[in-house]
Amino acid sequence: MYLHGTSKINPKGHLEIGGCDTIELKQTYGTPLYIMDEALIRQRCREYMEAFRASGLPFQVAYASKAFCVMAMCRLAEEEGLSLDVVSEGELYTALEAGFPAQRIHFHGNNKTPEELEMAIEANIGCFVVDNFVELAMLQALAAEKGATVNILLRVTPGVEAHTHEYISTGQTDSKFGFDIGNGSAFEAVEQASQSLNLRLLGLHSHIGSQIFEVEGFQMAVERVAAFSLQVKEKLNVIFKVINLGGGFGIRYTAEDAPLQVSEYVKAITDAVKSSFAGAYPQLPEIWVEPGRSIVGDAGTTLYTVGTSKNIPGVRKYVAVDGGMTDNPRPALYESKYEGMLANRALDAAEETVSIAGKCCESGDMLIWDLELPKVNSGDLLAVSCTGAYNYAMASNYNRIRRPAVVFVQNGQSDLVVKRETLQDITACDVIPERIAKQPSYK
Ligand SMILES: Cc1ncc(COP(=O)(O)O)c(C=O)c1O
Ligand SMILES: N[C@@H](CCCC[NH3+])C(=O)O
Repeated sequence: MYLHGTSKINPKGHLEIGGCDTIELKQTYGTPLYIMDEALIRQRCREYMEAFRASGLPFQVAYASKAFCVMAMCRLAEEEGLSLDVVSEGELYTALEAGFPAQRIHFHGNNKTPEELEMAIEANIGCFVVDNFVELAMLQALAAEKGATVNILLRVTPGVEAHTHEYISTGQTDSKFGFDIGNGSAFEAVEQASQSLNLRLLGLHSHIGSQIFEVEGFQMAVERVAAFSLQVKEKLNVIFKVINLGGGFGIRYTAEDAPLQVSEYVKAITDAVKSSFAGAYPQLPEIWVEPGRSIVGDAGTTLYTVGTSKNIPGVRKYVAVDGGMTDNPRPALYESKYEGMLANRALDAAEETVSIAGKCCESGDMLIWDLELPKVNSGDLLAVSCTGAYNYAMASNYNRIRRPAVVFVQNGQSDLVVKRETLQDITACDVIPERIAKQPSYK
């Protein structure tokens, strides 16, 4: 397993993260446990901030909280000077409860409810990323009703659909997100928005996908957004102050992944903005980005305890851990690959190839196929790296399995940031209707 950030093998042969021995973390918090390397999260935040400062352009780096949204993470993003992207009342509530400055919050989503829009207007957030005509009209009406004027960006689909290893320059009309540039709806949206009295149109937003390794897709998106911006300037005399280029910067999960440095992504984008807008715009627009995965992904490690195993001679050996698709649905959803190691016997030589299964009643509940490990025993500790993004965030209670705790580790100190769910939490929202509760078998 590749050792990210502060992860290392200590002299006892144990995996150590943030100066904390994972054996001790298991004793204190139990497993499964999400361990977040705080220094690495901060380092990633700083890499973004420094790369943008170096570009000389005005900017905002908004952490895409969907990747991992808990109050401690909101605080950390705030401390590092980032803004915050939220996509639901739940994420907005988390941010506000954590004391995140509302003016640095951007609200995304393709189906924000009237209640969500009202909550965000009342909180006086910094910007709404408007996705469609229904929302545009609704936001104008709600803002007018409250006597507010709100900042907006229009989400556009620039006709660049980026995949991990390829991009296709067409087909974006068929996307649930945003106003299409190609079919004229983006232009119409700019016209409408710029005439809406309670909306202050700051600019455009474009997000081309996630876990992207090549810069060409981002550059192409900048070029198309710039060409559209120039068209808008000529025809409507509207000049955008802000161009938001979304997130999507890829990270290393396994040796198959070859991400660029944060500084390389940022340079490619800012250079593209400089060359695409130069001359045509009175001053270069402010550039916003929304990285999620690349801020928290490689800072996360999940620690499991090995339970049962099943050997099928000549076929494979399954080794089951005390978590699985409930704490990491990505292998089941996307066939994502992960690396793992025995955290309690990190120096032992590999002896067998095993496949790591979860504990759910699903054949697809597999975390890692064909992992080389020392001879595995019940009670061993398995660490899976790079689980910081879209793991806790997408965790579920399937099979009524409790969601794990999350700890931040740094400088030899561990701090709980999310408590492990209790059995009482599992039934907390259940209600037994009176007529059923009356039946004699009920306690
Ligand atoms: C609009 C928007 N912004 C930002 C992100 C964050 O993307 P990532 O975690 O790949 O950086 C996403 C998710 O893909 C998104 O949909
Ligand atoms: N949840 C996805 C990424 C979606 C990003 C949000 N638009 C993942 O785990 O990779």
